[in-house]
Order: sequence, then structure tokens, then C-alpha cells
Amino acid sequence: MSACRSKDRSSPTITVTEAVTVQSALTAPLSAAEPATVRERIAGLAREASYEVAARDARGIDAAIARLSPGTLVSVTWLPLDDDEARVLASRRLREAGFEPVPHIAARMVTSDDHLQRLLRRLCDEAGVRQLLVISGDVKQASGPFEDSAALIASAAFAQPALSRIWLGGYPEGHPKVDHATLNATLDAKIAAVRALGMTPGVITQFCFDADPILRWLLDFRARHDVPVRIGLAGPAGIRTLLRFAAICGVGASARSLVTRSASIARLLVDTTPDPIIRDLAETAAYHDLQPMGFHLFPFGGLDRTARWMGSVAAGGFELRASASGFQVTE
Ligand SMILES: NC(=O)C1=CN([C@@H]2O[C@H](COP(=O)(O)OP(=O)(O)OC[C@H]3O[C@@H](n4cnc5c(N)ncnc54)[C@H](O)[C@@H]3O)[C@@H](O)[C@H]2O)C=CC1
Ligand SMILES: Nc1nc(=O)c2c([nH]1)NC[C@@H]1CN(c3ccc(C(=O)N[C@@H](CCC(=O)O)C(=O)O)cc3)CN21
Repeated sequence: MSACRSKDRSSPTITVTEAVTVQSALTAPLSAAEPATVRERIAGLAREASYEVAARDARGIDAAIARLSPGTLVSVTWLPLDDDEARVLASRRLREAGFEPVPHIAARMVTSDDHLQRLLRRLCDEAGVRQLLVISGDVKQASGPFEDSAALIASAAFAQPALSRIWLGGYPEGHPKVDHATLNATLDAKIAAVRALGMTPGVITQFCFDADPILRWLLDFRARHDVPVRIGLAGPAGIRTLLRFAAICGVGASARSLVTRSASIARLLVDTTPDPIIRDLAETAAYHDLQPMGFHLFPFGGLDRTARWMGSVAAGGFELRASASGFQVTE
């Protein structure tokens, strides 16, 4: 499919024919012979899963070490109340246990050039960090010279020889404070800037509770870039927890659909897993062209529980049950 092969061309537009072809492929049902393909895709995305943990979440880091395969990418969330010591220690523990730590750097919360230089040096030298995720940070005003992720990438301190891959944020449902055009333009510019430094870009998408915006976002992104994309999903958690985090993180419409989908009040007491999203993603006829690399799990219900659940999905420990609306994935 040509929309995907047009690697990183400068124009973000795709032709109407390409758009229509991919659009119908997104929604086209798979033929009867394809549950095996769906199963294979789901297990593949689960095997490639990465996880997020808060720097001070010692239990989450313990669970990562106990449950995940060495080499797994574990990103370390930048929370405003954490200090650099906690960020370096979390990454170091993960590296020493054989994982690939990916600390987040929130541009607006870095106080000076010197702060960035010291933090990046420590992460690379003391914690063996080779990959970072850069974001602006959820504050109105920058506390130092870095207004957004692009400013971090452009800084002198960023050119650490140890850094090989830089992850950027993708927003399938947009962002409450930043319009679509700006998100796309800044993402394209960041990808180019990362490449200009000789580093490899990648995208991790914001969690979302509906496959449709994810597929549409990927379709649009693939028309411009051949860059690895990890699909952000919230791990299994109670619906109240998911709604609370959705509000904190500015995840809108799909979170409201979570409530609609929970038909009875009793459902509020049951954990919500991203099963239907996973199924919808894997059933997409355009799957091959959209090239998702793997899932990125935000384990709001705890890393241990999320890792156990993903592990069982990766091992094929789920059933694909034909139903009126498609296949049900159950543990
Ligand atoms: N994806 C994730 O896991 C996380 C995302 N975020 C937030 O998502 C937002 C999206 O941008 P990034 O991926 O960081 O890309 P970015 O740093 O390239 O910012 C994209 C554009 O949005 C503007 N912008 C960023 N935050 C803003 C805000 N709060 N209000 C108004 N304009 C803003 C920036 O100046 C820039 O022009 C940021 O506010 C970021 O802090 C925060 C924490 C985690
Ligand atoms: N726009 C935006 N802002 C964010 O802060 C944000 C996103 N997006 N996308 C997802 C990540 C993941 N985030 C988080 C935030 C908090 C914890 C966390 O574990 N916090 C507390 C518990 C807080 C609670 O339960 O209320 C902790 O113990 O560290 C984890 C991931 C924040 N994130």
C-alpha cells in the first residue's frame, strides 16, 4: 500500500485514492480464514510490549524485574514531585537488571542548560541510558530555557554520544491544549531534528480507549513517516482509576465511551482491560501497512497485574471467540 511506502516525504498530504483505499481497508472485515492471523498479530504486539513506571514506584520496578523479560523497554515517567536522584536511580536499577530504561525528560520542568547537562550525563554515565522520551511537561510556564521538546533536542546538552534513540509523544485523540496541526507539525520537526543528530526517532502514543482514533492517527502518520510506533494502552484497572488518569492526562472522548460501554453500574466494580481495542487493532485489514511495533502499557492498575496479563496474551493464553461484533479476546 503506497501510503506507507512514501517514507518521510516532506509533504504531509496523501492522495484521495490512497486515503480511500486505506480508509476502507481499516474497516473491512477479515475473511473467515483469518482468526489465526489475528491471534498471531495480538501475540506479536504483546511480545514487543513496553511498560511505563513512575520513578519512585519501587514496587512497580520490582514487578518489572520479576515479571518482564530482560531487554524489555521500561520508560520512567517524569512526575513533577520526583527529583533527579530518583530518576537516575530508577533507570539504574532497570539497567542493572538487564532492561532498557527510557527516562522521560519534561522540557518545561528543566530549570537550566546546566541542569539538563548534569541530568543527561548522570543518566548516561550512571544508569547506562541510551534512549529517552521527550515531552513538554504539563505546566503552562517553563521553569527554565526549554519551552518544548524541540528545544531539548536542539540543546547542546542533548548531543550525548551514548544516546541512540529518542521517543516522541503521539496523540491519537489530540491534546486538550494543543491543536492537531501543531501536534503534527511539531512531531514532523522533532523527527527531522532527532535524525539530524544521528539518533533514531520513535513514537509512543498517548493511551486511548478506542481503536478507531489510533488507527486513523496511524494511517495519517504512515502517510508521512516510516518511524516505529508503539501503541499506548492503559493496563487493566478499575474504571474509576482509568477515568481519573484520563482526566489528568487530557484523554477525552474515548474515556467517555468507557462509561457508555459499561452498561451497568456493577460494571464499574469490574476491571476494564483494553481487550476490545487490541482485537480491533489486530482485525484491521490495513494492519500490515500500518506497521505497529508493539504495545506500550501504562499500568495504572499496577505493573505486576499488567505484566501478568500481557504475558498471558503474549503466550497466546487467550481465546478468540466469534461474536456478533467480531472476536472477543479473553484471558
Ligand atoms: N505522552 C505522554 O506520555 C505525556 C504527554 N504530556 C503532555 O502532552 C503535551 C503534548 O506535547 P509533547 O508531546 O510534549 O510535544 P512538544 O513538546 O513537541 O509540544 C508540542 C507543541 O505543543 C505546545 N505545548 C505543549 N504543552 C502545551 C500546553 N500545556 N499548553 C499549550 N501548548 C503546549 C508546545 O509548545 C509545542 O508547540 C505536552 O503538554 C506534554 O507535557 C505530558 C506527560 C506525558
Ligand atoms: N498529558 C499527559 N500528562 C501526563 O502526566 C501523562 C500523560 N499525558 N500520559 C501518560 C503518562 C503516565 N502518567 C502517570 C502519572 C502518574 C503515575 C503514578 O503512578 N502516580 C502516583 C500514583 C498517583 C495516583 O494513584 O493518584 C505514584 O504513586 O507515583 C503514573 C503515570 C502521567 N502521564
